[in-house]
Amino acid sequence: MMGGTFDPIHHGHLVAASEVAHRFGLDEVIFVPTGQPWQKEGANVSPAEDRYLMTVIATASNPRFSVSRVDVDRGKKTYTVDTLRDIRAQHPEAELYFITGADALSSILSWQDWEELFDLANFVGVSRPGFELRIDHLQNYLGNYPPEALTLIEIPALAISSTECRLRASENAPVWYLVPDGVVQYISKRHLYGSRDGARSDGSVAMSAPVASVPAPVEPEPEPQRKAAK
Ligand SMILES: Nc1ncnc2c1ncn2[C@@H]1O[C@H](COP(=O)(O)OP(=O)(O)OP(=O)(O)O)[C@@H](O)[C@H]1O
Ligand SMILES: O=C(O)c1ccc[n+]([C@@H]2O[C@H](COP(=O)([O-])O)[C@@H](O)[C@H]2O)c1
Repeated sequence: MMGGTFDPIHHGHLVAASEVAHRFGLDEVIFVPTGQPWQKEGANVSPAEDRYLMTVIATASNPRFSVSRVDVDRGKKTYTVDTLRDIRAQHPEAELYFITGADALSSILSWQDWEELFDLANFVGVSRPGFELRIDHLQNYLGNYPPEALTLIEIPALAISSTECRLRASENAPVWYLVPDGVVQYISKRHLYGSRDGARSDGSVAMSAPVASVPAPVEPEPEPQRKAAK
């Protein structure tokens, strides 16, 4: 499974999930959008339903990808320890892997009840441009676990972040090819991140485009009467 705020989901997330599924021979990757990401409090996170729907849209075409509502529906701060318990209850026979990017992995010691996490799932840390994929901070602790408790892998590097996508949308810069096409259209339709209606994702001009801002034709100044040449 792969947890994230997915505000919005982008191709960096999808490549990470696809690559881990391939390398570990996983049957399914469950994307789990956060309900209330407590470490992003005050960061003006979009409504959980919008993030959930964007995740559904982005993953719909892949038969091995699915989306879980466990964190969205819990209605409390999202702790991965709860996510793992809920997914375990739904899939008692499955061997669970939790996918994290290098940045998320580096802050794992700040997560709620982090000591329990490695009993509930194997963790896969994936490379991410701009972040070091290191586990020095976990090394002592992981000595008690089998090697598969945490694996680090290099994946194709995509320097994309949700923060950058939100910024671009707010400036009406294109997010095409950074996020799946359906997510571009959803952002535009719901006016997420302050994106304007005038610059629609499908390239058409909205009827509500500010027609009044089209400059009125300027009347040409009357030519001054020329004096007849003597
Ligand atoms: N480009 C990427 N490559 C690899 N892993 C990524 C990438 N982007 C995000 N991840 C990982 O995906 C998970 C969910 O990330 P999240 O939804 O917070 O996206 P984000 O791009 O980091 O968002 P933000 O910029 O808002 O912090 C995290 O484990 C994160 O490390
Ligand atoms: O369990 C925690 O306390 C905890 C704290 C911060 C982040 N996480 C999880 O890490 C994943 C990535 O989170 P984020 O905030 O970077 O989108 C997501 O599944 C979060 O629920 C978990």
